[in-house]
Parts: sequence; structure tokens; C-alpha cells
Amino acid sequence: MNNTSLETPQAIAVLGGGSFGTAIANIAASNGHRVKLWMRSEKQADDILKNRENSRYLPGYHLHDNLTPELDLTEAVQDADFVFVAVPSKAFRAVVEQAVPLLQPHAALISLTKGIEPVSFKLMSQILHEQAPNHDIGVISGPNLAKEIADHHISATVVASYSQPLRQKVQQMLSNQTFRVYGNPDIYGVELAGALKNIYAIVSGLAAALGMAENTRAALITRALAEMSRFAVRLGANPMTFLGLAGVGDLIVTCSSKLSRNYRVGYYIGEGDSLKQAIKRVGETAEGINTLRMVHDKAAEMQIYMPLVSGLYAIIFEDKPIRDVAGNLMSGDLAQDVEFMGAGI
Ligand SMILES: NC(=O)C1=CN([C@@H]2O[C@H](COP(=O)(O)OP(=O)(O)OC[C@H]3O[C@@H](n4cnc5c(N)ncnc54)[C@H](O)[C@@H]3O)[C@@H](O)[C@H]2O)C=CC1
Ligand SMILES: O=C(CO)COP(=O)(O)O
Repeated sequence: MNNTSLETPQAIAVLGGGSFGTAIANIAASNGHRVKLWMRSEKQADDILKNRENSRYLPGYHLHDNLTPELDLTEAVQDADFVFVAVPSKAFRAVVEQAVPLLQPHAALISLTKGIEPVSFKLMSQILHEQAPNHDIGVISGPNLAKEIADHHISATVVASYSQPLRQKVQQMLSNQTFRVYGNPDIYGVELAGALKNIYAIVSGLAAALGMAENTRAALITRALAEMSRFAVRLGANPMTFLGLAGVGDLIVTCSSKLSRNYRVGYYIGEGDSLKQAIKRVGETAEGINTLRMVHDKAAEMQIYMPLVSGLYAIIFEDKPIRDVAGNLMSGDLAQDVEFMGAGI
């Protein structure tokens, strides 16, 4: 990574011109950096050049002049000091494989993606470590609905990396009056939190469509936190990470807002749509369905108790009636509230 001060404009590439890639690219551009936003669609790139707007993924938001759309991957990354990857998890490896041979030796790679690779159960940072072992690597995750960021609502996020200089540079590069970036060295925990919360957003959307009360929402979010930290600790993450923005913060927002695509998938299923209809109706990336499959299988393999994951899986993939699943959740063995306090209290 280069050591120039961030008062000097940095060359930044953002790979993926969807809603989150565009929102983060626009923050960096507005902070004075030179940003190339790599995208596949010529139509979208033209739209940005002519109208300074990504009307497909982030309609109604003006994009800063420092942001340039780019269709050619080599042009996008060859001079970049920092490369942010914002494509869905299923496309992540293929995009990174193409980009890495084109990078400057000092370039850092930062994932914005909240998912798990199908089949391999790898997180995006693990793919980055495999593909680019000589580059500094980080991830960004937190309660960050792209439209609210673009709307300049006060928001906060977390950059996680083993490299303290990289954390600090990303904090400086992206922070502004309405966006505040915190650091965390627990890259695996931050990333796992961002992926897992999508499952509970679907549960919460589904419950909301069925008339969930506020007590119910609070119970659901809190038990989701217990369940996801139990899983993450067994996989080697630090449970304390789940008390931060990437854990509690992101659970609160995605389990409460119709701006979350995962919440909407659940909501539409609760209204009676099939999974296929719900995904089509959302029309954008909803990582939680793949994550649900992956986590369900991993929890079974490692014998980790995850009643919300099992319940949602049974509703979506085994056609179990929602009422039966809710009944089972309420009649499980009576348990301790905060399990990391130990059994002796
Ligand atoms: N939208 C949001 O509020 C947030 C999204 N994220 C995460 O960011 C990641 C990306 O999501 P969004 O930008 O929201 O998705 P999106 O659905 O808005 O856009 C996805 C973008 O990726 C592009 N893409 C898909 N496959 C590709 C490929 N093979 N090669 C090149 N480009 C490809 C699409 O053309 C599109 O531009 C997801 O993992 C999501 O969980 C994280 C935080 C907030
Ligand atoms: O991760 C997000 C907000 O933090 C966005 O959630 P969705 O992918 O469900 O829209």
C-alpha cells in the first residue's frame, strides 16, 4: 500500500455499479478522490456520464464529477491505490480473478459484499487472501442502506482489516459529515456478521407481513443476535464484534426497514408469494437466500443450534406451515438469556 497522505487525492476503483458500489464510490468522489466505477452495462455508464445519475440502481441521486463510469476493467484498476469490490457474492471470485493480475503491487483490496461463496463456504476476504496474497485486504460492513447513505442521512460503518494502516486510510478516505467509519481488526467477525444478518432480515420481513408486534420484533432481533454470535464463535470470530455496528447495528436496520431487499423478500413471502416471485419482485441482490442454505448446512454439519435458521429453511425450502414453525420456536427447551455468561449463574 502506498504511504501518501490522504490529503492527496487517491486513485480508487469500485468494481460493481449496483446501489452500494455507487453509493460508496460517490462518497469517495465527494471527498476529493478520483474514482472509477467499473460496471458491465453501457447504458448505465452512459446514464452516469450524461445525467450524473445511476437511474437503474440509485435513482434520484446526483453523482459527483470525480466519479467516472468505466466499462474496461484494465482501465478501472491499473492505476488504483484502493480497489473496492461491490459485486454480489456469487460473482465475486470471477471478478477478483480478472482484476488481480492488473493491479499495482501496492494496491489494497476491500470487499463491500455481504455474502458467503456458494459451495465453498468462503467469505469474501478469504477469496481475496487466496487470489491476492501479497496485497493488503479489508472489508466494510455495517448498517448501511445504500439509499440512506446517498440521501446523506447520518450513517456509520466498520472497516475491518489485520492491517492497521489500511483501516486508518479507509476511515479517513470515506468519513465525512454524514458518514463515519469505525475500525475493527476482527475481519472474519465483521464479515460474518454482515452475511448472517441477511437471514434474520428475511425472518423479520416475513413476521412483519404477518402482523408482528414490537415486542416480537425486539425478541426476534435479540435472539437472532444470540444465534448468529453462537455460530460465529464456533467458526472462530470474536463475539464482541457482534455488539458493534456490523452486528447489532446491521441487524437493527435490516430487520426493521423495507429498504432492505432481504427484509422485502421475507415480507413478500409472508404476503403469500413463492420464493421465486418474491426474488423477482425485489429485482436486486438479496444475499440472504444463498446464505440461509449455506448456514443451514454448516450448522447441521457442526451441530450448532440455530432454531431461527432451521425454521426459515423449513418454511422456504420444505414448505412447512409458518404457524407450525412459530409454534416449535415457542416450545423449544427453556434456555438461558445470554449464553456467553456461562451456565453457573
Ligand atoms: N445495497 C445496499 O444497501 C448494500 C449492499 N451491500 C452488499 O453489496 C453487495 C452488492 O450489492 P448491491 O450493490 O446492493 O447490489 P445491486 O443488486 O444493487 O447491484 C449488483 C451489481 O453487481 C453487478 N454484477 C453482478 N454480477 C456481476 C458480474 N459477474 N460482473 C460484474 N458486475 C456484476 C450488477 O450488474 C449490478 O451492477 C451485496 O453483497 C450486498 O449485500 C452492502 C451494504 C449495503
Ligand atoms: O446490508 C444492507 C444494509 O446494511 C442492505 O441490506 P439488503 O441487502 O437486505 O438490502
